[in-house]
Amino acid sequence: MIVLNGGSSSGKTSIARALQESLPGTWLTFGVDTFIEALPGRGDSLKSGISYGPDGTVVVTEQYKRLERAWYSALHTLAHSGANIILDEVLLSGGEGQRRLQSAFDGVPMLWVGVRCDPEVAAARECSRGDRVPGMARLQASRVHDWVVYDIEIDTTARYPEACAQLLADFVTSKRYSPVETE
Ligand SMILES: Nc1ncnc2c1ncn2[C@@H]1O[C@H](COP(=O)(O)OP(=O)(O)OP(=O)(O)O)[C@@H](O)[C@H]1O
Repeated sequence: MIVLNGGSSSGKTSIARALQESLPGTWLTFGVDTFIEALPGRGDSLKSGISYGPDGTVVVTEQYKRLERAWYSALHTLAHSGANIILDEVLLSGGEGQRRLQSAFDGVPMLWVGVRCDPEVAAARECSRGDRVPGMARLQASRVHDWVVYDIEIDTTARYPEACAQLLADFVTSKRYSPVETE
């Protein structure tokens, strides 16, 4: 399993999609967006358990956390059944979130990737995409990395997703790290 962690609009999903093309073998990609998409109102309903403050802060309910644990448990089964997974995450609580994921995916080899982007550049991307709460990109840019330990970090500020993915694919297929059997 490859975990991409970075703030909103840092470029994780774009890298995940490019990485699927660059890596040997077939990889599935899921992430917090996949989970939110499955919630009532695609996350835009009081019943979804996720809400956003005017400054881009994200608040989740206990019910959201319970469902998220169930979601990770399903992904754990998928990974254990032999699927190669790229997980696209925003660890709002930094290192604590990393420990939570490590325990949810106990026994699954994990490669941790920090996806960084200059906060101003991420904010500009956020503004032009228009489907995100303004402020999240700047707010999350550095704090999601607090106390997270990575195998490799990538800066997308001035690098296209395909180039980032190639760097990662080279790292994964090099002798330095092999999270799963590749074809
Ligand atoms: N390396 C890059 N260079 C320029 N633009 C990029 C780059 N990566 C992503 N973008 C653009 O930034 C926007 C957000 O990208 P993407 O969805 O990959 O980010 P994300 O980190 O997955 O965001 P979120 O966590 O909010 O889902 C998109 O419009 C995308 O085209």
